[in-house]
Amino acid sequence: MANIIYIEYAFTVFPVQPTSDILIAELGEIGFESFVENENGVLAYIQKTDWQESIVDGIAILENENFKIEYKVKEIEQENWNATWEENFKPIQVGDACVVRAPFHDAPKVDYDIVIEPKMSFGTGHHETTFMMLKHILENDFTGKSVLDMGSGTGVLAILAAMKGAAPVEAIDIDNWCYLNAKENVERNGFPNIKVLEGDASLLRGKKFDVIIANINRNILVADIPIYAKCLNAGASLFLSGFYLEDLDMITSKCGEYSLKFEKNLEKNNWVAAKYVF
Ligand SMILES: C[S@@+](CC[C@H](N)C(=O)[O-])C[C@H]1O[C@@H](n2cnc3c(N)ncnc32)[C@H](O)[C@@H]1O
Repeated sequence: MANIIYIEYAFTVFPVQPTSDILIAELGEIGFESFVENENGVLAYIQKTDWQESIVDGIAILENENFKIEYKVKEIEQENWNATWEENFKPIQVGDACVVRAPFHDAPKVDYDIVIEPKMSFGTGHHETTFMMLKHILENDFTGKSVLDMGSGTGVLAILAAMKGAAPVEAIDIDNWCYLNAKENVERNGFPNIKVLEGDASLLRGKKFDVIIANINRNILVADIPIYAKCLNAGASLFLSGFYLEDLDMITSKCGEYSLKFEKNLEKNNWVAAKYVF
């Protein structure tokens, strides 16, 4: 098989956050397929066949004077790209009980050892919101509960829920690449029964769950909270993340309109993961 050629953009950004997150979101929209965050900013990768020299022209954040961004571009072969991943993708420890790691890391002695193929943009536990959602799942009882992971990315949250005894578990993502990646990851972690679907909240009609987990973003959550509420059994929990602390009151009030009561929230670097009960 011919080696795939990638183009690497090494972005140095200031301030590192939220610049890196915004940049990753914008690059993801124009075809960049993987990202490595470091202390200077972001390494972003796109296949050469999907690339053209002007590809980042017109990206909004590059034109915004509030953010300082510089970058260097170089071409690399897939073999080196994998090496870059191995160097940069460190296992993530969540509390004492859970590690999210790549297949090339040694297996740790923990109750919940989650293996994710490190070629994705979101859902390795490195991002604050994933980390906090994993923490919520660790802190709550999932035994025998039916669970929906909405905006599942790599499927990492659905996998931890299943490891904690949840069943049946469903994972939905709107993005084809995430759908395929989550399907691989649920198999890899020994949970082929997790049902992975490609789509959005329109797939939820008539379904009921004991727990819904949704780490997406403020606007999609606000639009979809009414649909999630229709899908919750009495006494169910809803975990929401993907928004900043300043949006918590607005999200809580939207949930309140649908009889969802705020129970607690976790916070990290201004990101929030909140729990509501029905
Ligand atoms: C912030 S990532 C979270 C991934 C993973 N659940 C985690 O916690 O790391 C959000 C995911 O939601 C997906 N997404 C965006 N809009 C969506 C929608 N309307 N319905 C379902 N998934 C959506 C994106 O493709 C992305 O994979």
